[in-house]
Amino acid sequence: MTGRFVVVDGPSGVGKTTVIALLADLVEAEGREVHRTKEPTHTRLGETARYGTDDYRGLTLACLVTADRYHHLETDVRPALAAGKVVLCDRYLATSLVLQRLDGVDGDFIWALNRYADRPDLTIILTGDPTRARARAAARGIHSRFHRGGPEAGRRERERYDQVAVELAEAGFPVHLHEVGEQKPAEVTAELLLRIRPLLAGTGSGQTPTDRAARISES
Ligand SMILES: Nc1ncnc2c1ncn2[C@@H]1O[C@H](COP(=O)(O)OP(=O)(O)OP(=O)(O)O)[C@@H](O)[C@H]1O
Ligand SMILES: Cc1cn([C@H]2C[C@H](O)[C@@H](COP(=O)(O)O)O2)c(=O)[nH]c1=O
Repeated sequence: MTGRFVVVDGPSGVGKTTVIALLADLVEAEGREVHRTKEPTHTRLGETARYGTDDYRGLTLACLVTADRYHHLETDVRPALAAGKVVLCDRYLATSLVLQRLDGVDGDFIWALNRYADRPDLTIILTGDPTRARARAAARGIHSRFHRGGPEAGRRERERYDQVAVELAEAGFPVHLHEVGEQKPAEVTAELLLRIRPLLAGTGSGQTPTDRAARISES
């Protein structure tokens, strides 16, 4: 059985890491082996990107996070998919399309850099109240220039993710946009499982970049 590549993306503090941990348990309970991972990775290259946003900006940071992405795909994601695992990845291309643009990099360049990056079977974009998300990210600790700024920065970030959901769907990526609202993590996860289940059963298509219709769903 081939693996499935599922990405959870969205603004800082919206709950990506929390939801991935819960989803991993639910997917394993469905009988599939799960591989949890995140970008930037925990390699030297990834940590340079994660903790280096005050030193590296614009084109340089765009190249750093994409180099980390290719290394991640080659050494971690593709082997896990080849072993039949369900890969749950915290942040991926949507983050680049939002944050690198906020950093002044144009979209065409970001797409060109990511030309050889794999298309996930499903990109889930979590959105939620920006004030709450920013407050949670601040409470957990700020390690990136992109986490700074109050509700206004959070609103801009959220708007960009909403736009990127459409952009990815137009590029043929299967995208699911989920508004967290007042939901508890377990409620979010239960709804997301309904979107992932068809992929697990093999009734959803695996990753084939050319044969997918563009689509976006919401809950
Ligand atoms: N739906 C929710 N309701 C209330 N609190 C939540 C919810 N989801 C996550 N949290 C809490 O918010 C904080 C941030 O969550 P989490 O680390 O999962 O966010 P994240 O999107 O992965 O953030 P980042 O991208 O900045 O790493 C955590 O303390 C988590 O317990
Ligand atoms: C994947 C990706 C990441 N970044 C930057 C933005 C932040 O500094 C970190 C992510 O922080 P987290 O809260 O620890 O998840 O990485 C980026 O600029 N572009 C990307 O594509």
